[in-house]
Amino acid sequence: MSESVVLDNVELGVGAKTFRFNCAIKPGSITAVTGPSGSGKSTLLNLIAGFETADSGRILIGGRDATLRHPSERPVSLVFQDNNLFAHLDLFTNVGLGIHPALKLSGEYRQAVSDALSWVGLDGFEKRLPGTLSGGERQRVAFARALVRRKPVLLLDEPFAALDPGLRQSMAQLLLDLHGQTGNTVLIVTHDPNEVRRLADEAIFVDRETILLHAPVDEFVQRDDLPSLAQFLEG
Ligand SMILES: Nc1ncnc2c1ncn2[C@@H]1O[C@H](COP(=O)(O)OP(=O)(O)OP(=O)(O)O)[C@@H](O)[C@H]1O
Repeated sequence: MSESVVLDNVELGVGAKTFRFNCAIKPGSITAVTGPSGSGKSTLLNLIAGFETADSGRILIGGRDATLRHPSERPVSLVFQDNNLFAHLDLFTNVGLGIHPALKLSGEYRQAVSDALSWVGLDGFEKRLPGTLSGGERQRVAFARALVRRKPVLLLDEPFAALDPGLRQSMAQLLLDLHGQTGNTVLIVTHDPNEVRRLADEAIFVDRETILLHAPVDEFVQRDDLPSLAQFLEG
């Protein structure tokens, strides 16, 4: 279940800024998206997910033109920085919404929801409300909701930023295990050079509204000709 993602001369103007993106993400790869704050990393993911619409250029997912498709029609799941759970709904329902917005959940889907909660270490949390969880636990629920969707492309926008280092590592391992099973195409925004090294096959460096470098991780971490990248790699 993996698909390529291609941004072909994509341009998007917001306020005084114009984002320009060209890239081809390999099907089944994990690509880290890094770069300074405000450079355009979330915007890149939002364009792929369809929460921003390009002014020009094309977005191809699995070879099909998705440029004008509604987010719900794209084979993509996005986990945001702030996890966007519905405060008045219990965790079972929050995760189930990833599968079926109308909540007509079959036995098989119910099992999938419980399995996803268990995957992220929240067994038996089905009836809890988001307000009763820690920030890190809420982020794990958001991750579970993305898992049950089983979409070929998984977009993660700093999914582990709020977690302590130990939990961060175990969630990163969880992502690798999941990827080993599904082989889906993953883009993950991270500010952590170690996470890039540990998780990714390839890495993208976004700087000032465009992609400055897209390279295999081995090459990426050795480049010393781009001052803003060198600064990032030094941590
Ligand atoms: N809809 C919008 N209207 C106005 N400005 C926007 C909009 N979307 C993004 N921007 C601006 O574009 C820039 C890039 O935003 P983006 O969220 O993509 O950055 P980022 O690289 O993800 O940053 P961070 O690491 O801080 O999350 C920021 O300066 C942001 O304020």
